[in-house]
Amino acid sequence: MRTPLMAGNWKMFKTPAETKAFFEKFLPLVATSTHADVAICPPFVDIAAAVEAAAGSRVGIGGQNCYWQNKEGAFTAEVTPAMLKAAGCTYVIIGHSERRQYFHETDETVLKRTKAALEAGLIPMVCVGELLEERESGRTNEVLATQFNGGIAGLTPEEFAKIVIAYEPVWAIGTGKVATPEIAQDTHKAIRDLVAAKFGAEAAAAVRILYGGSVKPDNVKGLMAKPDIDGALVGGAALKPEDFAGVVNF
Ligand SMILES: O=C[C@H](O)COP(=O)(O)O
Repeated sequence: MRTPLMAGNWKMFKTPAETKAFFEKFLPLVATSTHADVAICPPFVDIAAAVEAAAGSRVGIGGQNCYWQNKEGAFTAEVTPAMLKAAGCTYVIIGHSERRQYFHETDETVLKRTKAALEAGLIPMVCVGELLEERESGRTNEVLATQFNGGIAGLTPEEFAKIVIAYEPVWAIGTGKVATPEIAQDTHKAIRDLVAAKFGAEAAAAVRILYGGSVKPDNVKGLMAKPDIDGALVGGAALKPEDFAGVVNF
């Protein structure tokens, strides 16, 4: 039985003061529902405020990226997974499509970051997903296989057992165009099949695969009703306490 995970990705939004204000409203709204794990991934500068505000609650904090080694060094603006861990993080998002699209991250660097995050004891949420033109030309499964085989497939079975996969169709991110539960289910199943082929049936049955892309309180139930959807990676709706609580308490 896979415990759902509802993770909020704040992207480049909120200050430390706004982070504190968010948690003051959000925590009471999710205090009684325990059917899902909950995570918030704020910008790096808000992590300390988020960790402090979430202390003693069921909400884990995560980074939105990390560097691919834990050894400190002269890499301006980078943050090691070990630093995130020391700051109180439990999770880290890796390979988000915005990182791939605007900051040239590749499947190869996604793999390196994932390994470093695991080494530091973080739970990586590794993102995959196709562009609109790739879906429209019928290449979704091929693109996902390439991302999977070039990235996640390079983990050892022991490493793989500790990650979460996030499927985010790029055309559904921030557009209001959520994938239908049927489209999301088909694709999640295809990803689970890739996992089974590489790591075996047991690993495929155990791994959590989150859906991301315009998830809101009013569409989360339909998505979560599908057998291969194990939670959500939420952008816009995670910025408002009431909306994210609506997703968490689906
Ligand atoms: O990481 C989250 C996703 O990019 C989804 O963003 P969104 O919920 O604003 O579409």
